[in-house]
Parts: sequence; structure tokens; C-alpha cells
Amino acid sequence: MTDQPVSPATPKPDAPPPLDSEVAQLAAAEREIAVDIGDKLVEIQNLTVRFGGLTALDDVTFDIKRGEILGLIGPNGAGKTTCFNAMTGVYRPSSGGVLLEGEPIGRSKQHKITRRGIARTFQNVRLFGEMTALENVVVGLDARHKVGVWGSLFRTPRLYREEKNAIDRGMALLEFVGIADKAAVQASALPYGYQRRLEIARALATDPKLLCLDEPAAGFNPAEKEELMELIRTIRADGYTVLLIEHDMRLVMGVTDRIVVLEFGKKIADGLPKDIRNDPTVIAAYLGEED
Ligand SMILES: Nc1ncnc2c1ncn2[C@@H]1O[C@H](COP(=O)(O)OP(=O)(O)OP(=O)(O)O)[C@@H](O)[C@H]1O
Repeated sequence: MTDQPVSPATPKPDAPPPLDSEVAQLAAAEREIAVDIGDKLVEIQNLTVRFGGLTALDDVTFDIKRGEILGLIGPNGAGKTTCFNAMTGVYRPSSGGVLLEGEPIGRSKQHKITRRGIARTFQNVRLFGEMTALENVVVGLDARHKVGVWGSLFRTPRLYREEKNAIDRGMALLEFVGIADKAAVQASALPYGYQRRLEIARALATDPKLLCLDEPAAGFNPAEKEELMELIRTIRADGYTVLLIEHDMRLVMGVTDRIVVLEFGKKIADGLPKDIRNDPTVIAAYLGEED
């Protein structure tokens, strides 16, 4: 990776290559693609999360529409990660809730919520460091396997087929995020930027309806941030819906369709990037913040 600014006209050597149709098909798997922005994929309804006496999220309501990139921003401690955690089953709401395609996710366990279609990455990279990049993605694909105990014990033809499919699809996902050349490298040995891309590939392996990215640009230089913006746009163009927590305002303003702003656990704004940028309440919330 380099510190030089990236010109959009000059593809970077490690930028994601254009996908040929076979790769695109493999990466897409059984997901339904090409939906217009419009209907509500996720509804956050009066979501409140308390930790003892602290109200981290206070009666927050917003929607995520299918096919959009929604930014979730706010000063430090505003409640953004708590919102992700409540949506992905890490925290239970104190009141209110989350609907996915009209159905409450209720008090489902994290893996059930992943199966239902919400995948996430974390602020701090969480990979299986001893495994290769490809193995990390194949682990994400495992949830989709249909072979039962007997199939696994006796290594039925279906198991071999699924393993082959998982490897092909894992490679396609690595290619999709631009790191296929590092498939055989141990995750812990990958440069930081590649680890972040690998986390995204692993989240995509679960075939999510909604991909939640928690500060994916943390620790990136400007060139890496440009590349990440391109990747997020590619992910959306491929039919995914994205919820993005990010402190870098240039990145958020440059890549999102709409932005929800939290401050002290309350929603203080919800609108187009150009309106959020000039919203006096949002500007006041950020006064004194570095970004
Ligand atoms: N498990 C927890 N126990 C107690 N308090 C918590 C817990 N998780 C978060 N909080 C508190 O809830 C508030 C919101 O935190 P949260 O991490 O959601 O904010 P954030 O907007 O993601 O902040 P940042 O941008 O700094 O990551 C903070 O005051 C935080 O200290």
C-alpha cells in the first residue's frame, strides 16, 4: 500500500480487479440481486439499551432501505456500536426492537441473526490468525452447508461437492474484495489493510441481506480509504445493503446515500449527506471532535 493519493483513472495494483461473470456468479451464490432502493429491509423501532444507570441508546428509530448505503455517525460514545450490537444479538434491547424484512429479530442468538441475514465486521479485526485467508472465508461459508452428521462421517459425494463449492466460492469472495493473491497466506501475516478486506469477505460469505461495517477505515491511510470507498461501492453495486459506522467524514459523505446521526444515545438527524453536512445540530454535536 502507498501513501500516494489515488487517481480514479489509474487502477491501483491491489485494487479489486473487475469481476468476470463466473466470479460474480460464484460470489453472489443464492442471493437475490438487483433490488431498487425502496422497501424497508430493517426497521429499528424505539430501540433503547441501558447499561445499569447509563442509557447508551435512547428510543432510537430509523429504517434501512434495501440496496442503500446508510451511514451511522456520531461523536465518541454516541451509541453507534451499541446499535450494531443490539441489531446483531450481542446486546439485548432494554425496550424497543429490530425488524428484519418485517419480522422481529427478537432475542435471537447471534448465529441465528447471522443466518437470517445480518453480518458484521468489528472495530478491531477479528480473524482466525492461524488460518489462511481462504480458510477464514470458508469458515463463514460453513453455516450454509447442508451435509448432515452421516455425510460428514462417511465423506459422501455431496460433502466433496460442497467442499469444492466452498473453496470456489471462497476464492471468488477473496477476488471480489481484491485479495485473491493472498488466499494461501496465514491471516495473521497479512498486511492490516488486507486483514480488513478479509473480514469483509468473511462477512459476505454468510450471504447477508445487510452488511454492517464498524469503522472499516480505522487505521487506514488516505489511499487505503479511497480503495475502501471503491470496495463499498462495489459491494452495493452487487446488490448488498450496507450499514456503515465511520468517523472519517470524507469517507462517510463520499460513499453513503443517507446518514443517521446519534448523540448521547439519541437520534439527532436523519437525511441526505449534503443536508447532514450543513445541519446546525450535527455541526454543534461535532464541535470539539477531531474529525
Ligand atoms: N458493555 C457495556 N457496558 C457498559 N457501558 C457500555 C457498554 N458498551 C457501551 N457502553 C457505553 O455506552 C455508550 C455508547 O457506547 P458505544 O460504544 O455504543 O458508542 P460509539 O458511538 O460506538 O462510540 P465510538 O465512536 O467511540 O466507538 C458509551 O458511554 C459506552 O461507554
